[in-house]
Amino acid sequence: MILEGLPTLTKGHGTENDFVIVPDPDGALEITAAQVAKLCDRRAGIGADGLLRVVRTARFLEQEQVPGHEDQAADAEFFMDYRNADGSVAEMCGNGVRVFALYLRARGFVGDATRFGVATRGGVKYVSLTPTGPLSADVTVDMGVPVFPDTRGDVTVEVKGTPRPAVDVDMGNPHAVVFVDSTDDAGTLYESPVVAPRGVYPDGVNVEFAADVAPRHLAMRVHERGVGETRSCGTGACAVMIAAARRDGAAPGTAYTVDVLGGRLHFVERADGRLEMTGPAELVFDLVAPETR
Ligand SMILES: N[C@@H](CCC[C@H](N)C(=O)O)C(=O)O
Repeated sequence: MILEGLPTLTKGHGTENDFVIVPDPDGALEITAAQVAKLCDRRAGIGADGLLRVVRTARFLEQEQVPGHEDQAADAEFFMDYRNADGSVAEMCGNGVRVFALYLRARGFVGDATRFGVATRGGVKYVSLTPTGPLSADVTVDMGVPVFPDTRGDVTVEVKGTPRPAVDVDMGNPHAVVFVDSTDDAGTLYESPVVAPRGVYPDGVNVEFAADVAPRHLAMRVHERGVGETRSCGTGACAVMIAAARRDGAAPGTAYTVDVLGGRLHFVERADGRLEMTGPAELVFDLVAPETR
């Protein structure tokens, strides 16, 4: 049984990017990639785009190295151990951080704090929560400074069979953003989009198809590494926003809105180059293992 040996799990989502949340403050669980894939399976499991394990940062860092981010325990008591639905590990998850923060607050892990740090493989992310209900909140996250790596040369993504130039953005995890006339141009997204040159992202990439809706307002669809098409991707929406802001020559402080299939996210690039993302988070149900007797 997939829940055997696991604590009470919770299902949550942020703009319909959905997660299974596993509380493991003392780092006692070893959750394999196969278990993650089973839990996230929408027919044979609970169903989710990813899994968020809640573990004390100090404990996590005893168990796993996070190069470049070894000193997070002082700024964030809890670490978001994020896994994609196929069991693979990713550096960051923007929607996941909002849901994780809400979970910490709703389950008493951070007392009544509304501003705190969350440790991730992509560094500490600072969050600010505004409750909108007992199990929901709007959450603003300091997503850090987006990076345009400039090391991959000219990247293209195929749109309706034709390679189109893409913008390479690193939000802790990799993104290729391609501008299209309509998000319908992305097609069915049953398969991974064709990205070139072949092998340019040796660890895979998230691909965003972004279309203008109005000035400083875009819509996007995304094919996520390790998942497939999802209804939202927070880091992907950050990548779309910053690619559009650079294209538009927007001054810092300019607000952007990005519509995803599952809702709406809001962005501002601060004067220091850090990106703030605001969006909803909601916890929807708990799961306990059924009695076997
Ligand atoms: N949905 C997430 C991104 C999750 C990780 C991604 N699939 C990857 O492998 O990099 C988000 O909201 O940012």
